Amino acid sequence: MPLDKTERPVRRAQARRASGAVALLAALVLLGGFLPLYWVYLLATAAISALVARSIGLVTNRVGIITLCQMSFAAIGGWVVSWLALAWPGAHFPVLVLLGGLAAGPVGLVIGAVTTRIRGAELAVVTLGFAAALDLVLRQWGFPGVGTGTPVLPSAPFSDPRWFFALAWTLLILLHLCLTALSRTRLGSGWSVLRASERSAAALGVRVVAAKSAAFGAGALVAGVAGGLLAGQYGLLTTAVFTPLSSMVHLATAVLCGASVLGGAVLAGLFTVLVPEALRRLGLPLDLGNIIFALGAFDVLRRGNGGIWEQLSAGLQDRAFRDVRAVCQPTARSRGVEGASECGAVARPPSRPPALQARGLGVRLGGHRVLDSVEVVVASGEVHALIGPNGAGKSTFIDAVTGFLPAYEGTIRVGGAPIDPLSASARALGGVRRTFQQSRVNGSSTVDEYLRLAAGSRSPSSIPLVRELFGLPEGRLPIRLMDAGSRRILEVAGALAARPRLLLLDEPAAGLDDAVSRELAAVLRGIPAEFDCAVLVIEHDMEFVRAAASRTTVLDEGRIVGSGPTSEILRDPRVIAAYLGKGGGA
Ligand SMILES: Nc1ncnc2c1ncn2[C@@H]1O[C@H](COP(=O)(O)OP(=O)(O)OP(=O)(O)O)[C@@H](O)[C@H]1O
Repeated sequence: MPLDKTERPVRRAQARRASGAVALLAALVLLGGFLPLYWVYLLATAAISALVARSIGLVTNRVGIITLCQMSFAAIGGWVVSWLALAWPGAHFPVLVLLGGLAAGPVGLVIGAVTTRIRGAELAVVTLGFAAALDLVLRQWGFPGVGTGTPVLPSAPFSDPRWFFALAWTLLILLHLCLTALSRTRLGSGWSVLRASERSAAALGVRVVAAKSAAFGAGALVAGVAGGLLAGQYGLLTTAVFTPLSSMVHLATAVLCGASVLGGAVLAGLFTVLVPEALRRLGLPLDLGNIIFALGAFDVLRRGNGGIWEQLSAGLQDRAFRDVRAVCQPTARSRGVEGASECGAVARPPSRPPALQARGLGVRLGGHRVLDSVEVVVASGEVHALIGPNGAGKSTFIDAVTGFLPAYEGTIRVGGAPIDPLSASARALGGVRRTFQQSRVNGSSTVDEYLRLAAGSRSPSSIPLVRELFGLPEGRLPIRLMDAGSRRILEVAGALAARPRLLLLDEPAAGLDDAVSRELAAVLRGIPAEFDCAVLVIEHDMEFVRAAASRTTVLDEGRIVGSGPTSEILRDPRVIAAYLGKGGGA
């Protein structure tokens, strides 16, 4: 199948990265052939620690979940390899190690699935609880072979330390490539958005439970492989290697080094091994290393801009884009959409059901009635504005329609079909897309990565269309280099790239200068004709509303006070009293 223009540079970058990883591996294997055996042993341990760091880099650095049980997954891998080595003498060691990883993966999946409603510090405590419980169980059971003094003996040639070294680094690089490939799938590309905001992820159609569970599962598999390698390296395992405390030390090192990327994971592996080695040679207490890692990780978390390697690559990226345009310049003329219709309505067959129909919508939040028997109808092919003073309930209305409220009264139909039982991500996948008042796009993604995730696999062809319409900057630009207004426009472009049936925009023009705001209004007015999609837009700027919307509904204190053609509504004395009279920003 021919690749579209946005895919080609991505494939080229992937190929470059994969060949870089293979070249690194070849260099390491050569190095292992020449180094003294003591250093070969240390560097094999560094590769195993790098695997643990990479697994934490996925769950914590990438998805934003603090995990304190990664060494417990390693313990599961180590236990399974020790048991299999006894039960299946002569089995190929790499096969045993992979089986150790495959045993740990499902445990991670289950932990991810049962903890999806728990967040932040509470989730970290749950993972610590799991680590403590497994530690107790392992102390009781012990590792297979320890009782009888039968060590795990890796099969030839991996019984040779140099071959073992090569195996450890090969597995690190192969698993890194697998994680990179996984992060490009629909499931994995949601990981970085989850870190920025679960609400944004759900609004893009990311299935939050599945994405979080998959991250835990993949991380556990990688840590399980590390545990299996430790079984081969030590021969007999003890619980002291896998304590909750050692999970915390690995977490600190992974966060400090920026282990969401291979370079950061390798750095973390090297730190874990070389810092204690240096302290030992200097005659200093080994615990000093852990204190340094913990303080460094604390500083990284406090500043929130990534670990050492992540900052390094972000700095290089920012320098490369120093002179590149980083703002969005929507222009309706680019596709002639400004002439779609003076009033924004597109002629439709009369039989077509409304794009949105909210009947008797009531919402109570914190004991306060925020929406009361609200009725809103948005015809198909229409741009409809929802206006009202601050606190009128406009954003709450969008939250209800897009499935972001735990409960509401009344019914909501989209294209004539009720959507009330559907979750936020199911509504997004069904064609109901939204943007937020405060943009929560992940700044480390590039413009193209965000558009591909937002568009989904069903409509990648719409990406060039929205790119042109909204005047988006160069696709490889990291989003953190864009200002708040441009990020909001990018969110609108992403939502539209999914070719929704209904698009709900929460103050898309906030903070834009007048000229950009006017162009954006003209672009919105043309969306129904261009994309066969109805739009509901919240806005406080009445010039924008006049230019973009054919019909307008006014909310005040959770009740509808008027609805009709925009020009009439903005002249209605009741509306002027309820909204414009209160200094609503006309
Ligand atoms: N989680 C919540 N708990 C309690 N009250 C809430 C909650 N969320 C919103 N509210 C209240 O609901 C009311 C409506 O809020 P909403 O954000 O929908 O208004 P809005 O019309 O969008 O305002 P603005 O134009 O300022 O964005 C406000 O009084 C707000 O304080």
